[in-house]
Amino acid sequence: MSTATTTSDRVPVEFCKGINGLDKVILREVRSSAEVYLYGGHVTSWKNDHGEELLFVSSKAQFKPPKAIRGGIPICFPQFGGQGNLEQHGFARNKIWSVETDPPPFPTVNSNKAFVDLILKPSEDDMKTWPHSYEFRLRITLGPGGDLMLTSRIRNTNADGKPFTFTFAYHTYFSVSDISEVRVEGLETIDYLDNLQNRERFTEQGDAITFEGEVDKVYVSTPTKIAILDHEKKRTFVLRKDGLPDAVVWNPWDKKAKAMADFGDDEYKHMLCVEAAVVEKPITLKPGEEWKGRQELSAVPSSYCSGQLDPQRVLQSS
Ligand SMILES: O=P(O)(O)OC[C@H]1O[C@H](O)[C@H](O)[C@@H](O)[C@@H]1O
Repeated sequence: MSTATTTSDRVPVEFCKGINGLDKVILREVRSSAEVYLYGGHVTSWKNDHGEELLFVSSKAQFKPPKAIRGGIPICFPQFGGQGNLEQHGFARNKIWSVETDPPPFPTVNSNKAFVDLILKPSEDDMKTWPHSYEFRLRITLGPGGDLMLTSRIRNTNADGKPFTFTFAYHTYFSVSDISEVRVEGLETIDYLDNLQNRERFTEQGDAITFEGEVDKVYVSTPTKIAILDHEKKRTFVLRKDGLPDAVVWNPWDKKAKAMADFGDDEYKHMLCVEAAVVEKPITLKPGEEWKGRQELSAVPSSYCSGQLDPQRVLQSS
Protein backbone atom coordinates (compact mmCIF):
# COMPACT_ATOMS: atom_id res chain seq x y z
CA MET A 1 0.00 0.00 0.00
CA SER A 2 1.31 3.46 -0.75
CA THR A 3 1.38 6.39 1.65
CA ALA A 4 0.88 10.10 1.20
CA THR A 5 3.70 11.96 -0.55
CA THR A 6 5.13 15.11 1.01
CA THR A 7 6.02 16.64 -2.35
CA SER A 8 2.44 16.95 -3.51
CA ASP A 9 -0.91 17.93 -2.04
CA ARG A 10 -2.50 14.92 -3.63
CA VAL A 11 -2.92 11.99 -1.27
CA PRO A 12 -2.92 8.89 -3.52
CA VAL A 13 -4.58 6.68 -0.91
CA GLU A 14 -6.92 8.04 1.76
CA PHE A 15 -8.77 6.00 4.38
CA CYS A 16 -11.99 7.58 5.58
CA LYS A 17 -15.65 6.95 6.38
CA GLY A 18 -18.30 6.74 3.70
CA ILE A 19 -22.09 6.48 3.76
CA ASN A 20 -23.49 5.13 7.06
CA GLY A 21 -20.02 5.31 8.59
CA LEU A 22 -18.73 2.42 6.47
CA ASP A 23 -14.98 2.34 5.89
CA LYS A 24 -13.97 3.70 2.53
CA VAL A 25 -10.71 4.10 0.61
CA ILE A 26 -10.24 6.92 -1.90
CA LEU A 27 -7.64 6.45 -4.64
CA ARG A 28 -6.42 9.58 -6.43
CA GLU A 29 -4.32 10.02 -9.54
CA VAL A 30 -3.37 13.20 -11.40
CA ARG A 31 -6.99 14.14 -12.03
CA SER A 32 -8.97 10.93 -11.73
CA SER A 33 -10.21 9.12 -8.63
CA ALA A 34 -11.86 5.93 -7.40
CA GLU A 35 -13.62 4.90 -4.21
CA VAL A 36 -13.69 1.49 -2.60
CA TYR A 37 -15.82 0.32 0.33
CA LEU A 38 -14.35 -2.34 2.60
CA TYR A 39 -17.92 -3.63 2.76
CA GLY A 40 -17.88 -6.03 -0.18
CA GLY A 41 -14.39 -4.97 -1.36
CA HIS A 42 -16.68 -2.90 -3.55
CA VAL A 43 -15.62 -0.15 -5.98
CA THR A 44 -18.41 2.47 -5.85
CA SER A 45 -16.90 5.30 -7.85
CA TRP A 46 -14.50 5.81 -10.74
CA LYS A 47 -14.14 9.34 -12.06
CA ASN A 48 -12.24 10.57 -15.10
CA ASP A 49 -10.07 13.68 -15.35
CA HIS A 50 -13.18 15.85 -15.87
CA GLY A 51 -14.63 14.58 -12.60
CA GLU A 52 -17.33 12.64 -14.48
CA GLU A 53 -18.61 9.47 -12.82
CA LEU A 54 -18.04 6.43 -15.04
CA LEU A 55 -19.76 3.80 -12.90
CA PHE A 56 -23.46 3.60 -12.18
CA VAL A 57 -24.61 3.44 -8.56
CA SER A 58 -28.36 3.49 -7.95
CA SER A 59 -29.82 6.48 -6.15
CA LYS A 60 -31.67 3.84 -4.10
CA ALA A 61 -28.56 1.80 -3.25
CA GLN A 62 -28.48 0.84 0.43
CA PHE A 63 -25.08 1.06 1.96
CA LYS A 64 -26.20 -1.25 4.72
CA PRO A 65 -24.98 -4.80 5.36
CA PRO A 66 -26.05 -7.46 4.60
CA LYS A 67 -27.57 -6.07 1.37
CA ALA A 68 -24.99 -5.71 -1.41
CA ILE A 69 -24.50 -2.19 -2.78
CA ARG A 70 -26.52 -1.74 -6.00
CA GLY A 71 -24.02 -0.52 -8.58
CA GLY A 72 -20.27 0.01 -8.88
CA ILE A 73 -18.34 -3.25 -9.02
CA PRO A 74 -19.70 -5.98 -6.73
CA ILE A 75 -17.47 -9.05 -6.44
CA CYS A 76 -19.35 -12.31 -7.09
CA PHE A 77 -17.59 -15.18 -5.30
CA PRO A 78 -17.65 -18.14 -4.79
CA GLN A 79 -20.81 -18.42 -6.84
CA PHE A 80 -22.01 -16.37 -9.76
CA GLY A 81 -25.81 -16.09 -10.03
CA GLY A 82 -28.17 -18.56 -8.46
CA GLN A 83 -26.66 -21.81 -9.76
CA GLY A 84 -25.47 -23.57 -6.61
CA ASN A 85 -26.24 -23.92 -2.92
CA LEU A 86 -25.16 -20.45 -1.88
CA GLU A 87 -26.98 -17.13 -1.90
CA GLN A 88 -27.22 -15.33 -5.27
CA HIS A 89 -23.72 -14.23 -6.39
CA GLY A 90 -22.06 -15.75 -3.32
CA PHE A 91 -21.06 -13.98 -0.13
CA ALA A 92 -17.95 -11.91 -0.94
CA ARG A 93 -20.06 -8.83 -1.76
CA ASN A 94 -21.68 -8.99 1.67
CA LYS A 95 -18.55 -9.31 3.80
CA ILE A 96 -16.36 -6.70 5.41
CA TRP A 97 -12.91 -6.98 3.85
CA SER A 98 -9.65 -5.92 5.52
CA VAL A 99 -6.81 -3.80 4.23
CA GLU A 100 -3.62 -5.84 3.80
CA THR A 101 -0.46 -3.83 4.34
CA ASP A 102 2.08 -6.36 3.13
CA PRO A 103 0.59 -8.78 0.59
CA PRO A 104 2.67 -11.42 -1.20
CA PRO A 105 4.42 -9.71 -4.11
CA PHE A 106 3.16 -9.75 -7.67
CA PRO A 107 5.56 -11.06 -10.38
CA THR A 108 5.83 -7.56 -11.92
CA VAL A 109 6.87 -4.47 -9.99
CA ASN A 110 4.07 -1.96 -9.39
CA SER A 111 5.11 1.64 -9.98
CA ASN A 112 1.59 2.94 -9.36
CA LYS A 113 0.95 4.93 -6.20
CA ALA A 114 -2.84 4.89 -6.07
CA PHE A 115 -3.70 1.36 -5.08
CA VAL A 116 -5.02 -0.61 -2.16
CA ASP A 117 -4.73 -4.27 -1.23
CA LEU A 118 -7.73 -5.93 0.40
CA ILE A 119 -8.12 -9.40 1.81
CA LEU A 120 -11.06 -11.62 2.68
CA LYS A 121 -10.74 -14.77 4.79
CA PRO A 122 -13.58 -16.87 6.18
CA SER A 123 -14.64 -16.68 9.82
CA GLU A 124 -15.63 -19.89 11.62
CA ASP A 125 -19.23 -18.90 11.10
CA ASP A 126 -18.67 -18.40 7.37
CA MET A 127 -17.35 -21.94 7.11
CA LYS A 128 -20.78 -23.24 8.06
CA THR A 129 -22.13 -21.96 4.73
CA TRP A 130 -19.06 -22.81 2.62
CA PRO A 131 -16.78 -25.26 4.45
CA HIS A 132 -13.52 -24.07 2.94
CA SER A 133 -10.55 -22.07 4.02
CA TYR A 134 -9.29 -19.51 1.53
CA GLU A 135 -7.43 -16.23 1.14
CA PHE A 136 -8.96 -13.86 -1.37
CA ARG A 137 -6.64 -10.94 -2.15
CA LEU A 138 -7.97 -8.05 -4.20
CA ARG A 139 -5.73 -5.26 -5.46
CA ILE A 140 -7.51 -2.18 -6.80
CA THR A 141 -5.29 0.25 -8.73
CA LEU A 142 -5.96 3.58 -10.38
CA GLY A 143 -3.34 4.05 -13.10
CA PRO A 144 -1.71 7.41 -13.94
CA GLY A 145 -3.91 7.67 -17.05
CA GLY A 146 -7.08 7.02 -15.04
CA ASP A 147 -7.44 3.32 -15.86
CA LEU A 148 -9.03 1.18 -13.15
CA MET A 149 -7.46 -2.22 -12.57
CA LEU A 150 -8.73 -5.01 -10.33
CA THR A 151 -6.67 -8.11 -9.68
CA SER A 152 -8.00 -11.01 -7.64
CA ARG A 153 -5.84 -13.77 -6.22
CA ILE A 154 -7.72 -16.63 -4.61
CA ARG A 155 -5.82 -19.32 -2.72
CA ASN A 156 -7.06 -22.59 -1.29
CA THR A 157 -5.76 -22.81 2.29
CA ASN A 158 -7.77 -25.89 3.31
CA ALA A 159 -5.87 -27.93 5.89
CA ASP A 160 -7.96 -31.05 5.22
CA GLY A 161 -6.53 -31.63 1.71
CA LYS A 162 -9.86 -30.82 0.03
CA PRO A 163 -10.12 -28.92 -3.24
CA PHE A 164 -12.82 -26.31 -3.77
CA THR A 165 -14.67 -25.08 -6.82
CA PHE A 166 -16.00 -21.60 -7.55
CA THR A 167 -17.41 -19.27 -10.14
CA PHE A 168 -16.65 -15.56 -10.18
CA ALA A 169 -17.52 -12.16 -11.67
CA TYR A 170 -16.54 -8.50 -11.52
CA HIS A 171 -20.16 -7.36 -11.75
CA THR A 172 -19.35 -3.96 -13.30
CA TYR A 173 -22.17 -1.40 -13.68
CA PHE A 174 -21.13 1.12 -16.36
CA SER A 175 -22.82 4.51 -16.38
CA VAL A 176 -24.30 5.27 -19.82
CA SER A 177 -26.25 8.28 -21.08
CA ASP A 178 -29.05 6.31 -22.75
CA ILE A 179 -29.11 2.53 -23.05
CA SER A 180 -30.82 2.70 -26.45
CA GLU A 181 -27.77 4.56 -27.80
CA VAL A 182 -25.24 2.02 -26.52
CA ARG A 183 -23.45 -0.68 -28.55
CA VAL A 184 -21.22 -3.46 -27.31
CA GLU A 185 -18.44 -4.61 -29.60
CA GLY A 186 -16.35 -7.76 -29.26
CA LEU A 187 -19.05 -10.33 -28.54
CA GLU A 188 -20.35 -10.80 -32.11
CA THR A 189 -20.56 -14.45 -33.23
CA ILE A 190 -19.86 -15.61 -29.66
CA ASP A 191 -21.97 -18.32 -27.97
CA TYR A 192 -24.01 -17.31 -24.95
CA LEU A 193 -26.17 -18.91 -22.30
CA ASP A 194 -29.42 -16.99 -22.02
CA ASN A 195 -30.46 -16.60 -18.39
CA LEU A 196 -33.90 -15.48 -19.60
CA GLN A 197 -34.36 -18.81 -21.44
CA ASN A 198 -33.24 -21.43 -18.89
CA ARG A 199 -29.59 -20.86 -19.77
CA GLU A 200 -30.15 -22.30 -23.24
CA ARG A 201 -27.18 -21.86 -25.56
CA PHE A 202 -27.37 -19.55 -28.60
CA THR A 203 -24.88 -17.88 -30.91
CA GLU A 204 -24.78 -14.08 -31.16
CA GLN A 205 -25.29 -12.65 -34.64
CA GLY A 206 -22.59 -10.79 -36.54
CA ASP A 207 -23.82 -7.30 -35.69
CA ALA A 208 -22.76 -5.22 -32.71
CA ILE A 209 -25.03 -5.70 -29.72
CA THR A 210 -27.66 -3.03 -29.09
CA PHE A 211 -30.41 -2.88 -26.45
CA GLU A 212 -34.17 -2.80 -26.84
CA GLY A 213 -35.31 -4.83 -23.83
CA GLU A 214 -34.20 -6.94 -20.89
CA VAL A 215 -30.88 -8.76 -21.39
CA ASP A 216 -29.24 -11.36 -19.16
CA LYS A 217 -26.65 -13.36 -21.11
CA VAL A 218 -23.45 -15.17 -20.23
CA TYR A 219 -21.14 -14.99 -23.27
CA VAL A 220 -18.68 -17.88 -23.07
CA SER A 221 -15.01 -17.99 -24.09
CA THR A 222 -14.99 -14.38 -25.24
CA PRO A 223 -12.10 -12.30 -26.58
CA THR A 224 -10.02 -10.54 -23.90
CA LYS A 225 -11.16 -7.10 -25.04
CA ILE A 226 -14.73 -5.76 -25.12
CA ALA A 227 -15.81 -2.21 -26.01
CA ILE A 228 -18.93 -0.43 -24.77
CA LEU A 229 -19.72 2.55 -26.98
CA ASP A 230 -21.85 5.36 -25.60
CA HIS A 231 -22.90 7.24 -28.71
CA GLU A 232 -24.49 10.16 -26.90
CA LYS A 233 -21.60 10.73 -24.49
CA LYS A 234 -19.08 10.11 -27.31
CA ARG A 235 -17.30 7.84 -24.87
CA THR A 236 -16.05 4.28 -25.20
CA PHE A 237 -15.29 2.01 -22.28
CA VAL A 238 -12.70 -0.64 -23.01
CA LEU A 239 -12.74 -3.70 -20.78
CA ARG A 240 -9.67 -5.95 -20.89
CA LYS A 241 -9.56 -9.18 -18.95
CA ASP A 242 -7.23 -11.99 -18.13
CA GLY A 243 -8.07 -15.33 -16.50
CA LEU A 244 -11.78 -14.55 -16.96
CA PRO A 245 -13.03 -16.32 -20.10
CA ASP A 246 -16.70 -15.33 -19.92
CA ALA A 247 -18.58 -12.03 -20.02
CA VAL A 248 -22.04 -11.41 -18.60
CA VAL A 249 -24.21 -8.69 -20.12
CA TRP A 250 -27.18 -7.53 -18.04
CA ASN A 251 -29.80 -4.83 -18.13
CA PRO A 252 -33.01 -5.40 -16.15
CA TRP A 253 -35.16 -3.05 -18.31
CA ASP A 254 -38.39 -1.54 -17.01
CA LYS A 255 -40.33 -4.43 -15.41
CA LYS A 256 -37.43 -5.92 -13.44
CA ALA A 257 -36.27 -2.42 -12.50
CA LYS A 258 -39.64 -1.79 -10.84
CA ALA A 259 -39.37 -5.07 -8.94
CA MET A 260 -36.01 -4.16 -7.37
CA ALA A 261 -36.36 -2.17 -4.14
CA ASP A 262 -32.85 -0.71 -4.40
CA PHE A 263 -33.10 0.43 -8.04
CA GLY A 264 -34.99 3.40 -9.47
CA ASP A 265 -37.78 2.68 -11.97
CA ASP A 266 -36.05 4.51 -14.84
CA GLU A 267 -32.45 3.88 -13.88
CA TYR A 268 -32.12 0.97 -16.31
CA LYS A 269 -31.78 3.63 -19.03
CA HIS A 270 -28.53 4.84 -17.53
CA MET A 271 -26.63 1.64 -16.78
CA LEU A 272 -25.26 -1.47 -18.41
CA CYS A 273 -23.53 -4.35 -16.68
CA VAL A 274 -20.71 -6.00 -18.61
CA GLU A 275 -19.01 -8.42 -16.27
CA ALA A 276 -15.69 -10.21 -16.73
CA ALA A 277 -16.48 -13.64 -15.31
CA VAL A 278 -15.83 -17.34 -14.93
CA VAL A 279 -19.21 -19.03 -15.17
CA GLU A 280 -19.40 -21.85 -17.70
CA LYS A 281 -16.36 -23.80 -16.50
CA PRO A 282 -15.87 -23.30 -12.75
CA ILE A 283 -12.36 -23.10 -11.30
CA THR A 284 -11.15 -25.88 -9.01
CA LEU A 285 -8.21 -25.24 -6.69
CA LYS A 286 -6.35 -27.85 -4.67
CA PRO A 287 -4.86 -26.81 -1.30
CA GLY A 288 -1.91 -24.49 -1.92
CA GLU A 289 -3.07 -23.55 -5.42
CA GLU A 290 -3.87 -19.97 -6.41
CA TRP A 291 -6.06 -18.53 -9.18
CA LYS A 292 -5.67 -15.06 -10.62
CA GLY A 293 -8.25 -12.99 -12.52
CA ARG A 294 -7.76 -9.43 -13.73
CA GLN A 295 -10.04 -6.77 -15.16
CA GLU A 296 -8.80 -3.47 -16.57
CA LEU A 297 -11.13 -0.62 -17.48
CA SER A 298 -10.40 2.49 -19.48
CA ALA A 299 -12.66 5.22 -20.80
CA VAL A 300 -11.67 6.94 -24.04
CA PRO A 301 -13.37 9.52 -26.26
CA SER A 302 -15.13 7.75 -29.15
CA SER A 303 -13.68 8.43 -32.58
CA TYR A 304 -16.08 9.27 -35.38
CA CYS A 305 -15.78 8.15 -38.98
CA SER A 306 -18.24 9.82 -41.39
CA GLY A 307 -20.76 10.20 -38.59
CA GLN A 308 -20.38 6.63 -37.36
CA LEU A 309 -18.50 5.25 -34.43
CA ASP A 310 -15.47 3.26 -35.36
CA PRO A 311 -15.33 0.50 -32.77
CA GLN A 312 -12.81 -1.56 -34.73
CA ARG A 313 -10.23 1.11 -34.11
CA VAL A 314 -10.87 0.81 -30.40
CA LEU A 315 -10.75 -2.97 -30.44
CA GLN A 316 -7.65 -3.20 -32.58
CA SER A 317 -5.62 -0.68 -30.63
CA SER A 318 -3.59 -2.22 -27.85
O1 LIG B 1 -29.85 -8.45 -7.98
P1 LIG B 1 -28.49 -9.09 -7.98
O2 LIG B 1 -28.41 -10.29 -7.09
O3 LIG B 1 -27.41 -8.10 -7.68
O4 LIG B 1 -28.24 -9.61 -9.45
C1 LIG B 1 -28.32 -8.77 -10.55
C2 LIG B 1 -28.07 -9.55 -11.85
O5 LIG B 1 -26.76 -10.02 -11.84
C3 LIG B 1 -26.31 -10.74 -13.00
O6 LIG B 1 -26.04 -9.90 -14.07
C4 LIG B 1 -27.23 -11.88 -13.35
O7 LIG B 1 -26.90 -12.44 -14.59
C5 LIG B 1 -28.68 -11.45 -13.32
O8 LIG B 1 -29.51 -12.59 -13.46
C6 LIG B 1 -29.03 -10.72 -12.03
O9 LIG B 1 -30.36 -10.30 -12.04
